[in-house]
Amino acid sequence: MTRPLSVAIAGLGTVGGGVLMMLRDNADIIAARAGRPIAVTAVSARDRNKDRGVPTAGLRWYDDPVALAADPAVDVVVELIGGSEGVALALAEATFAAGKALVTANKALLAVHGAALAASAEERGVALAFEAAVAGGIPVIKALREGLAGNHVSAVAGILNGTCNYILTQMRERGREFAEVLADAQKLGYAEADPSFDIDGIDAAHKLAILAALAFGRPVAFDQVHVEGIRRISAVDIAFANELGYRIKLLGIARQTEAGIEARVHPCMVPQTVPIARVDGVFNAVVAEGDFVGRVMLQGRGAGAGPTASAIVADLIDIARNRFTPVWGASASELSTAPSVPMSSHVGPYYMRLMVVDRPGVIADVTAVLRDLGISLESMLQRGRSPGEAVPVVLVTHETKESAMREAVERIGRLPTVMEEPTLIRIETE
Ligand SMILES: NC(=O)c1ccc[n+]([C@@H]2O[C@H](COP(=O)([O-])OP(=O)(O)OC[C@H]3O[C@@H](n4cnc5c(N)ncnc54)[C@H](O)[C@@H]3O)[C@@H](O)[C@H]2O)c1
Ligand SMILES: N[C@@H](CCO)C(=O)O
Ligand code: NA
Repeated sequence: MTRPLSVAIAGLGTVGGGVLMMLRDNADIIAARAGRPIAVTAVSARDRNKDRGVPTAGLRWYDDPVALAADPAVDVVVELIGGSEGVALALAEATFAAGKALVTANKALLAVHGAALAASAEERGVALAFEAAVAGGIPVIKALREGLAGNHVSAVAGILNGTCNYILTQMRERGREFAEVLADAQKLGYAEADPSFDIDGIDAAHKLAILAALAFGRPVAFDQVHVEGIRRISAVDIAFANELGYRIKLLGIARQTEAGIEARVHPCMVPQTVPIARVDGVFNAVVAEGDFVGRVMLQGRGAGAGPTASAIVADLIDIARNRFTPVWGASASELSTAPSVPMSSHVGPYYMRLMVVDRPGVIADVTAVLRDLGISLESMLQRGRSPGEAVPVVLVTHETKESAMREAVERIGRLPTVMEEPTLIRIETE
């Protein structure tokens, strides 16, 4: 057998520990599939003495993770520290400068610096592999980039954040409010170190930016993704969604339209009957639409030590076999330059929930705003009766342009009988 692939791991937390364990427990099958053993030889983390359930004695220890790149006995660096800046970025740059391959689970790094890092990897002819960065253990990078390579992909969408999906599922199943469920998700260890990355949609947007780049063959463009999180979803919206035949999901959606590429992360109402509506709890799912293949859906675990290690190890096996595709599927000169479409030109049906004072004439004021803006109503719901107090009223529109809907929210929010800023949830019918 050829000489082992020598791997350095930077970061021995949840994912790093999982990778060590998988490489140890499944060493035989991994060596067979890689054509040679894969051996971790050097590591770096903050706490040298922490018990990780896997021995690290005998591995070269570096206090400075960036120094791993220069270790002459290391072939591949695995970055499992996290963060788009600082040490993770410095390590990625040092790894390419040393002419070595990089494997990372760091979606923030790729979303923000992916275009430059990919160019740098390509220039040196080394791999930049990141299956773990999107939807953890689900092999979605490989599926989109290699499995669907012959298709024109028109859309890719998914449940890309397990924490949000867990929170929304718990809110629906238990009728609980957002803040209580978030505390549980943090205890379970699914939430990112900064929970706002999860609940404000940023983590999902990082992942969507990567998926959109792969689906449409263009450099990653995180700053073009429209992002909204789930903080404003309340138990009352979940109950109304149920009544209307929908589930509320935080989706990342990227679509090729005539005007360019639309990329957005926000809470959506999806019909209860579509498969993605039934992906619950911490599970992730990705749906892609190709011109020859039709619709493909992948579902599985997007986080956790085991699933994430599974993706990292698959990347290491590809590198051991010397199998690699250009980062965004085609070399830099072949990438698409399709423009991004701003969110203001999005068109679709909307759900708007108002808290209004329960007295005659209030709805007439609201519908006057909609009339003035040319917004057509499909239905309206009001539940409960408490004269003089705030009650929820839900309006569902026909296809409407986002810019008109935003204006409606502004104007309706200013009506003296409307007690709080209206909640807007886009309805996805496909
Ligand atoms: N946890 C998951 O389920 C999951 C899933 C997919 C992707 N990811 C990504 O994987 C990466 C790692 O996540 P994690 O959950 O394992 O994080 P973690 O916090 O559990 O581990 C981070 C590790 O990095 C080390 N570290 C931090 N700063 C360092 C420094 N300056 N020098 C050396 N070591 C340093 C810490 O000591 C720790 O060992 C992140 O990019 C994350 O977004 C995680
Ligand atoms: N915090 C992420 C997991 C890592 O990608 C999630 O909740 O899905
Ligand atoms: Na993946």
